[in-house]
Amino acid sequence: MTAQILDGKKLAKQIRTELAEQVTRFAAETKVTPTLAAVLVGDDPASDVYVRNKRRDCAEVGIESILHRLPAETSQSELLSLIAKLNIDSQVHGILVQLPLPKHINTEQVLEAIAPTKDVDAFHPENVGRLVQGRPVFLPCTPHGVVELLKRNNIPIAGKHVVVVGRSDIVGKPLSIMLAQKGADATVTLCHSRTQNLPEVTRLADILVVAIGKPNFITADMVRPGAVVVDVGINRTDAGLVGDVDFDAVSKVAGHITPVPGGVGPLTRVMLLINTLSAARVSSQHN
Ligand SMILES: Nc1nc2c(c(=O)[nH]1)N[C@@H](CN(C=O)c1ccc(C(=O)N[C@@H](CCC(=O)O)C(=O)O)cc1)CN2
Repeated sequence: MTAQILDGKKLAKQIRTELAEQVTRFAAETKVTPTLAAVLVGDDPASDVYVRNKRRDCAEVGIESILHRLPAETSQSELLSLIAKLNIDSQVHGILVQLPLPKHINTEQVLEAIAPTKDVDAFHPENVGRLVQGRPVFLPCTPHGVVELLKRNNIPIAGKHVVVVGRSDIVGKPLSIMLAQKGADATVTLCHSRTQNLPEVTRLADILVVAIGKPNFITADMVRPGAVVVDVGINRTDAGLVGDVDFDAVSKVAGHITPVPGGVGPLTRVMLLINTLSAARVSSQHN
């Protein structure tokens, strides 16, 4: 068996085309250009690439983006005061603080300082709480990207057993919640570093989602033949960019598989655009 590739790059392009039309219509109706403020602290090369790509995506669909690049030595209070300014700036609809932040910065405090109505990453505790209660304003970008990738490829989720490997605040935890909600209706198992007999559990998955940041961790023997395998990992190795799944081996067993690069990553970026447009819509309804 050779798995069918779930092409995130192509799908992201298609969604950006749809979004560009929606942004044009919104701007014509409201005379407002949706605007994203991107905050980049320090000089992490990967973060630099991600923010550049996010800004390029914004430009492609007609969203304005403003970059606030701060030196690595920026203090907690300097960063908090920039966020406070962005919170009350009526020209800014979405605020993105690129992670990871330098070690001396308290990330939780920074994310909590972002106004929930401008929190286009959906990391603020209020937005996490809303997600858990099934009444989200914004959906977190990577989990939303995973769900959209499955839906738009006509992969059924309801009633399926989804095994999520990795319990991060950004991916594993929110994704498990989204998939178990009414409407998605999956049965979800959330695995982590202390899970016993992991291969036995992953082999039960109809859909296996992996987000642990360990290159080629998921091997062919951990996958049920015909399963859908979604690789959220992005690991920079001597052999280049690889996911958490041993792609060559697992694609011989799985029914569907996402590549790295070109799988979930491009959809993460597209979901940020969707949230920024949605933040601008909410703001224009209140003004
Ligand atoms: N504020 C945030 N910080 C971080 C997030 C996030 O969602 N919000 N997630 C990750 C990084 N990330 C988004 O910022 C991200 C990572 C990778 C990609 C992507 O498009 N990957 C490409 C490969 C790109 C490359 O060459 O490195 C792919 O998979 O095809 C998009 C977004 C941590 N920080």
